[in-house]
Amino acid sequence: MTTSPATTPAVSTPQTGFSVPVIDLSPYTTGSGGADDTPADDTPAARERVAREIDAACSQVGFMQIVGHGIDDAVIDGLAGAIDEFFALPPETKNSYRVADANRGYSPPKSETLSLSLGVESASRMNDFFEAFNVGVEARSFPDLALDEADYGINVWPECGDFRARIDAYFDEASRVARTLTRAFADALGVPPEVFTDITGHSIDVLRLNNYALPPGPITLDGELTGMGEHTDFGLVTVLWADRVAGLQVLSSDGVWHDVQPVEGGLLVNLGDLTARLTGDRWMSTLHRVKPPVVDGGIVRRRSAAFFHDGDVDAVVGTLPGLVGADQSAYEPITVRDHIAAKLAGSRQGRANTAAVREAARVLAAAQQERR
Ligand SMILES: O=C(O)CCC(=O)C(=O)O
Ligand SMILES: [Fe+2]
Repeated sequence: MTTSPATTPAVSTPQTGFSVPVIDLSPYTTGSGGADDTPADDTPAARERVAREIDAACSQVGFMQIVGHGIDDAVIDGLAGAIDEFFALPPETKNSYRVADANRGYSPPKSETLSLSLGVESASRMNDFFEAFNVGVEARSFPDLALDEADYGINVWPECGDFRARIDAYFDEASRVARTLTRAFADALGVPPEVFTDITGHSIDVLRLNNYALPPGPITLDGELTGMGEHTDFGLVTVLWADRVAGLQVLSSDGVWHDVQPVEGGLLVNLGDLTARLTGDRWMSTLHRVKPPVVDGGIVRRRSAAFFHDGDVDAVVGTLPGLVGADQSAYEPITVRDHIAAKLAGSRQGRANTAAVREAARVLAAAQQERR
C-alpha cells in the first residue's frame, strides 16, 4: 500500500495549526438528533452550512471528524466487542478464516511467522504488523444484476458469540453514514445527488477491522515501528471508527505527519482516490499511516474499523465536467474495477501528472522533515 518513489521531493514548509475539522452532520441525518442529542436542525440553511464545512475540509485536509452521525453507542460497543472477541482467538483459529484471492476474512500480521524469542526484532521486519478481518457486500445480494462474485468476494463468519449480528449492525450504519456523506458531498460540490447515487447502487463496500497489537512481553526494537504503511484509500469515502489511542498519522499538504485521534463519540472520515478523481483534485485523497508510539518497548493496543465505500464495480469514474480545473486537469475515466486493480497492483493509471506522483513526493518530503 505504499506509493512509488518520486524523483523530486517536494519542498516542505512546516506550518503550525493543522487540525482535522469537526463537522456536525446532524442536519443531514434527520431524526437522529444533533451532536448533543438536541433535535436536528435539518433546514436548508443548516445543510448549506454543513456542505460549506465539508467543502473546506475536503479541499484543505481530506480528513474530517464527524459527529451527529446518528450511530447508537450500543452499535459501536457491539463493534468494539466483536473486534475484541475475534482477535483474542488463538492464531490457528484466526488463520482458519483466511480466504485466498479475495478481500475477505482474516489477514494476519506480517510478523506472524517471525520469532520474537530473541528479544530483539528489526522494526522493519515488524512493520505493517496490523492484523485485519474483512467483510463486505456480496454480488449475490443483487440477483437481478449479472455481477461476478470474484469482483466482490464471499464473506466468512467466525463462530464467536454474535459476531455476525454485531458486525452486520455496524456495517449497515456505516453504510448509511457513507451515503449520507455523499449526499452532502453533492451539495458541497454543487452537483446533483445522482452523481453519487448512480455509481453506488451495488457499491463494493468493505469493512476492515484492524487490530494493532504486539505479542506480550518486552520487545526491543532497533528502529521505527509502523503499524500500517502510508497509503491513500482507494474508493470514494472511508468512515473510520478508531480507539482514542495514538497511532493514526495524517500527512498535511506541507509535508508533515500529524497525530490524529477521533474526538469523543466521533468518526473520522477521509476521502479516497476516486473522489479526488471525480473532483479533478479539488478534494484530496490524503496520505495516512498508523505509527504507534513505542513506550518501554511496547505499544498501547489500538483497534479501528474502516468502512470503505468504493462505488459500483462497473461504474466509470472520471472528472466531473464542471470540476475540470483551469489547467484542464481531468483524469481519464476509469472503471472502479480497473482502478482498484491498478491500486492493488501498486500503480496508478491516468495522466502523467497523477496524484500518485504528488503523493509520493509528499511522503519523501515528510521523511526529510523527520530527519531534520
Ligand atoms: O487504523 C487506522 O486508524 C487507519 C486504518 C486505515 O487507514 C485503513 O484501514 O485503510
Ligand atoms: Fe486507510
